[in-house]
Parts: sequence; structure tokens; C-alpha cells
Amino acid sequence: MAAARVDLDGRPIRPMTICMIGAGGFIGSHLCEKLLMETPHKILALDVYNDKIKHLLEPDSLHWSDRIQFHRLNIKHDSRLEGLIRMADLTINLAAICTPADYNTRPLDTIYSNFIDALPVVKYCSENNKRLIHFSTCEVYGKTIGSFLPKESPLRQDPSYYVLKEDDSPCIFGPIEKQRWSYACAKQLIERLIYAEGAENGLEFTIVRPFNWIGPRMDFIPGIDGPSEGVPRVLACFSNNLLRREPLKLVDGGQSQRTFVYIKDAIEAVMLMIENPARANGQIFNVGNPHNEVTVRQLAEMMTEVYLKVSGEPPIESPTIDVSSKEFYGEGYDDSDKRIPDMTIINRQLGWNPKTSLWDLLESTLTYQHRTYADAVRKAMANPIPSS
Ligand SMILES: NC(=O)c1ccc[n+]([C@@H]2O[C@H](COP(=O)([O-])OP(=O)(O)OC[C@H]3O[C@@H](n4cnc5c(N)ncnc54)[C@H](O)[C@@H]3O)[C@@H](O)[C@H]2O)c1
Ligand SMILES: O=c1ccn([C@@H]2O[C@H](COP(=O)(O)OP(=O)(O)O[C@H]3OC[C@@H](O)[C@H](O)[C@H]3O)[C@@H](O)[C@H]2O)c(=O)[nH]1
Repeated sequence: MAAARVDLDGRPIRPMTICMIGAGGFIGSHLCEKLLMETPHKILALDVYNDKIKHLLEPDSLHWSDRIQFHRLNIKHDSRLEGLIRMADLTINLAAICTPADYNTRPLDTIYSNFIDALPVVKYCSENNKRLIHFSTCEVYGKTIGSFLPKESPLRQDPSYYVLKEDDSPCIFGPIEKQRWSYACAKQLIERLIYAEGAENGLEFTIVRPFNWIGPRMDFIPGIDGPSEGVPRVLACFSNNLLRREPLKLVDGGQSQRTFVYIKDAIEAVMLMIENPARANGQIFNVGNPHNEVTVRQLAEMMTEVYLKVSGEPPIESPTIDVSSKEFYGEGYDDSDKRIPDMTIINRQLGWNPKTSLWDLLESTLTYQHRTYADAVRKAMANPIPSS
């Protein structure tokens, strides 16, 4: 079955070894699952944690157990990193601090994680002639040009003022004191460094810019499988509110717009990059779903409706509440206004298109959240003081 695999140009795909850094995270766990279940490739999985891939590592009797090896390490300081990159044909770097609540409150950790810690990975790939797929972000675009136009300007409706194109759109960040942009800026600089390694030293690279990939296993539910005071990304924040039957918090009125793509669709795009190096090398790819655009307020309303359906619970009196960004994230927060990915390049190079509607992806994701967490949340709420 695996031997019959061919790439987009009809050439057989040879089994490869992949060094996946950050394999224990949300995207890494889905990518490992897909690679093990549907390909013959081997994975060297590197991360500080492995809770989200435990089901792939244990028991030893799983039929792919000889194709995945977990190495618990922190890439900040571990001499095994270069050896592992050398053992692999391809390195995929997912490791990062990537939750907005950290960007303005832990800007140094954010910059180190997204720039400094990624440097050795790029250097080892370049020096050892290894291919690199690096995970950047849609946040490198920052704000849209349209956001600077007067509110009533008809140009705001013109896609050339808001659709984000890899080879055309500028990167527009706020002032330095808005530390929110520490993440986007660090990601932009590592992109430029990788691009320069390609241009000057021949590094074979692909840069991925995810546009709000969401699905099961994203982040954590505060107080259940993560810190009680922790602030995850919006899917987990709203899931937590729904599970606890409390109002969903809309930051600054929930007017920002996002496009959400289902993790399983997005993983298909990464698989195409992995298995079609001739089409993916030297490229920067937007990966998102331009058809799934909502304001954060609309997302809250849709998640509430879907959750009531999958949980069978009755509605609460006030389903949402407004909070200021200062109250929610603290000083130095700022926001991207709108994020619609242009899909021309990924379509042309890999023929990829997202499939899943926002309603459908929320239905499967919230079914997972309800099954995984509802009992634990109920118990935690009934017994809020830990019993030593
Ligand atoms: N999920 C999205 O929609 C999205 C959007 C834009 C960009 N991205 C990028 O994609 C990548 C993966 O994102 P994710 O959503 O899976 O996040 P995640 O936080 O779930 O995964 C990141 C993983 O990297 C690991 N890691 C971090 N620092 C490490 C270190 N020093 N050594 C070893 N492991 C380390 C973490 O333990 C974690 O398991 C990140 O680079 C992120 O910036 C994701
Ligand atoms: O409880 C909440 C949480 C979040 N929000 C809002 O929801 C929107 C989306 O928030 P997310 O936490 O998903 O983060 P963002 O979309 O701003 O950034 C993300 O984008 C791409 C990646 O690089 C990162 O995963 C992250 O930076 C923001 O406008 C935020 O202010 C709420 O209104 N309420």
C-alpha cells in the first residue's frame, strides 16, 4: 500500500526520516498521527512534553512503534539537536511560544523562543544540507493596509486593501511599546534569515504561515490540563467558558476578524509540502481558509450554538460579556484587524484547497471538547479546593 505512493508529478515517494521539533504540540500531534497512519516515513519527535502524542507512543505493540522515537529535549540547550537533524532527511520546526497572552507579558521569552532558539536549527540544516520546513505565522502580516483608511472609505471593501499575499503584502506592526508585536517581529526576522540562507548558501527551505488552524488538542483547558490562570488561544478560551457555563469574553467588543481552518485540512497541505520538495522548496505558503471568515463575536455566537447542540445543555442568560484588552491581556496588547489568506501560491504549487466549513469544524471540535473535558470540569467546579 505504502509503496504505491506517488508525488504530484507521478514520481514514487521514497520513505524518509523526519526530525520534528515541537512534535508534542497541537499541530505536531496531528502531523505525527497522519504520518504514522498514512505513510511509511519515520519520525524523530522532539519536544519538552509528549502528552498529546502519548497515544502514538504507547503501547510498544502499536504497529508503527518502530517508526516514531520520542526525544524529550529543550532545543535551547541540548547538544543532541545537531545529531538528530543530521540523522534526518527533513527537519520540521514547530517549536515556539505562540499564545498572544505571552507576547506582551513575556516578550523576552517570546523573542528568544521564536528567533534565537530557532537559529541553531536553521544553521544545522544549512551546514548539513538538510531540508527545512519552518513554521512561521500569518501574524507576520500584522495589520491590513485597509485598517488605516477612514472607517467610511469605500476602499475598505476592495480586496487589494486587505487580502494577504505572500509576495506582495507589507508587514505592518504597531509601535515597539505595543509588545504584542514581539512575536510577529521575531517570526519575520527568522523568515528573512531562512530566506537569506536559501539565497546565499543554498538552504532548501519551505516557510509555512498558518492562518488560525483549530481543532482537537489545541492548547489546554485552564485548571484541567493547564494552569488555572493560563490564557490559551481563543478556541480553548471559549471552550473553557462553554464547559463552565459562563459568558464568553469578547476582547474590545470582539470586532476583529479571523479566518479559521480545520487542522485536518491544514495537515493535508503540510503533507503535500513534505512529499513534493521540488514544488515546495524556496516557497512561502499561506495556509488558511478564506471562506471561513467571522468576527470574534460571530465566532462566540456560533460556538455557543454548536456547543448547546452537541452537549444538549440549555442556554445561559448572558452568553457573552465585553472585556477590555487591557483587562484581559494587560498592557501592550494590540490586535490584527482582519486576516484573509490569498491562496494563489499554494494552489499553483500544490493544488491544495481547504474543505471544511466553520460550522462543521466547530461541530467535530466541540464534540471532542465536550467528551474530553465535561466530566473533569464538572468535578473541578463541584470541588474547587484541591484536596491536598
Ligand atoms: N495553531 C495555529 O493556528 C498557528 C498559527 C500560526 C502559527 N503557528 C505556528 O505553528 C507552530 C506550532 O504551533 P502549535 O499551534 O502546534 O503550538 P503548540 O504550542 O501546541 O506547539 C508548540 C510545541 O513546541 C514545543 N516547544 C516550544 N519550545 C520548545 C523548546 N525550546 N524545545 C522543545 N520543544 C519546544 C512546545 O512544548 C509545544 O509542544 C508554532 O511555531 C506557531 O508559531 C500556529
Ligand atoms: O477569550 C478570548 C480570547 C481571544 N479573543 C480574541 O480572539 C481573537 C483571536 O485570538 P487568538 O488567541 O486565537 O489569537 P490570534 O488570532 O490573535 O493570534 C494567533 O494567530 C496565529 C498564531 O501565530 C498564534 O497562534 C496566535 O498569535 C483576538 O482578537 C483576541 O483578542 C477574545 O475575544 N476572547
